Amino acid sequence: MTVIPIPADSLFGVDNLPYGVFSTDGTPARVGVRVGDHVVDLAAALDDAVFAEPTLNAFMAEGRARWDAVRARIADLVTGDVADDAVHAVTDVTMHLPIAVADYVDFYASENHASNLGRLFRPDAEPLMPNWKHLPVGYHGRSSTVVVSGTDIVRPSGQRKAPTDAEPTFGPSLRLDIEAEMGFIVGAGSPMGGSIAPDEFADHCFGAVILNDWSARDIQAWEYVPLGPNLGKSFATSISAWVVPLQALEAARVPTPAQDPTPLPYLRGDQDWGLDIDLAVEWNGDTVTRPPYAGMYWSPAQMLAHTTVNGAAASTGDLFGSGTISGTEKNQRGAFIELTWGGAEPVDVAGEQRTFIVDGDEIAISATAPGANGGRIGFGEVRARVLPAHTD
Ligand SMILES: O=C(O)/C=C/C(=O)CC(=O)CC(=O)O
Ligand SMILES: [Ca+2]
Ligand SMILES: [Mg+2]
Repeated sequence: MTVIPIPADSLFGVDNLPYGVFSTDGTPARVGVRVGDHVVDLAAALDDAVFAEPTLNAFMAEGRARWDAVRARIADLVTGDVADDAVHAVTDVTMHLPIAVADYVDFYASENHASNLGRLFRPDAEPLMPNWKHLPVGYHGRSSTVVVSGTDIVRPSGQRKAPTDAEPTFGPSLRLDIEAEMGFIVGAGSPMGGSIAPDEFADHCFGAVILNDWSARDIQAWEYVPLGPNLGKSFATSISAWVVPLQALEAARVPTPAQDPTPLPYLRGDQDWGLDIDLAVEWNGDTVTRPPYAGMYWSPAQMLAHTTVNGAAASTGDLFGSGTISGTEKNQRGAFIELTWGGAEPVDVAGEQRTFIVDGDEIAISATAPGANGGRIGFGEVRARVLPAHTD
């Protein structure tokens, strides 16, 4: 038997207990929970087949009462003796995509980001579109190209046409960018014809991850009118390996900014809280920006309510992105197109001047939040290296 050491300043104390899917050499992928610098094999420790699954979906589908019961049981378990063969050093495991992603929707919930992108993409129009303060604007993304942290990203090729070009050309994106976001995962769904009111959010949302919505700005700028982003973002979306349960984020709840005009009733509820999550973006090891989630205009509960108000089903494994997180300050902008103002203001990255991403660059987004025990809890990171475009 083993007592798992939990350093006092660990971001993975008993107030966190994030779930992930891991394997060790030659063994099947299964569900684990992170405690300090260790991973506890839940299939072995709890002797429950739902954790022998290669994704969290079966467990997530069981619903809030089971999530609460299992979390309480894990907290008991890991503060006592755990069977040796159920405990692995985090450095000895391979992490896998934690969920089978059902639908993926990405929102646009940061007023700072939406205003900045409006200025950059539509310099002759008002920065915010007239609908922006009335509904959480979003677009449907591509669930089959959601990948876990550590997966290399191949630079996409596509059509692009600068305003000064006479005709579009085809080739590798010249303006490859990131978007630092949080992703929220639906555990218990709702049927077609139903809807999820803001106050029902916690019965449906299982937890949160860090999300990088890779964006090819040149492909996007040419294709997106009037239907929104398609190939400029569908080539890859990265998420972190650890899913922080919604219960662990209770200490991080903060009011959302005042919403003016008052949203329609279906977007109002007592659970319209935001979350005090601090992100940090490393570019080749240099921290270049620190986006604060706390200032996001639209709450996660409002985004899920909006997604389902028309009777669209919600499914176990649905992923919805918050949208790029940008604060009011330049060093809080969550995308490089904003940080470098469309490439006009390069930033120093490990001694080199950068605007957009160069092949071989490595991007890592990390995040922490206040935990229930007075310290902080961590989401880990979403990290990836960018490889050159395919040439064939
Ligand atoms: O304003 C635009 O035309 C484009 C905005 C984005 O590319 C951002 C997007 O994907 C939504 C977000 O992350 O906030
Ligand atoms: Ca996005
Ligand atoms: Mg802690």
